[in-house]
Amino acid sequence: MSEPKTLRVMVGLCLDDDRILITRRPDDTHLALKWEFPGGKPEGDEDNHAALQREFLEEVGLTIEVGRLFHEKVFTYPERRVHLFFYLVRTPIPQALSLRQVADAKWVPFSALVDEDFPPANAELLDCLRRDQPRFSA
Ligand SMILES: Nc1nc2c([nH]c(=O)n2[C@@H]2O[C@H](COP(=O)(O)OP(=O)(O)OP(=O)(O)O)[C@@H](O)[C@H]2O)c(=O)[nH]1
Repeated sequence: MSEPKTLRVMVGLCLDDDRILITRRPDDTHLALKWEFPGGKPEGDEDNHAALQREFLEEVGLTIEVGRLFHEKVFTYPERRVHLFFYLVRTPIPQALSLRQVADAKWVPFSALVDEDFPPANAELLDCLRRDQPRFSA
């Protein structure tokens, strides 16, 4: 059997002091209703940063600044394989959330991330976030 194609997915860890933004997947998709971090696949010839900036605008209505790559993970689900690129991001000025394409969104303290139901591909990242609460840096 041929190997599944690997989807490149840009994910933003949007930091606000000791809080981080999480979104909930719609109920009609892969991994329905799991909590995750905003992001998605690049379109056309978009680079990683442009894809992340577009996804944040589309999903939560935020204009973001993209910082350093914090973590990478390749993970194989039964139906697809993903290469996740987790970037640190922040909003340069305070902005209200405006939700589209997501079931819900909320800012949670780092200490409360353990209470949420994330996809299995995020487990290693969550360990890293617990060990080393990052601060935004470009
Ligand atoms: N944005 C985001 N995606 C994640 C995370 N963790 C994780 O496994 N993923 C996976 O990465 C993929 C992101 O794809 P996507 O959001 O662009 O696409 P989708 O599944 O909603 O729709 P699609 O059917 O068009 O692929 C999904 O398979 C999603 O489950 C995460 O923290 N954030």
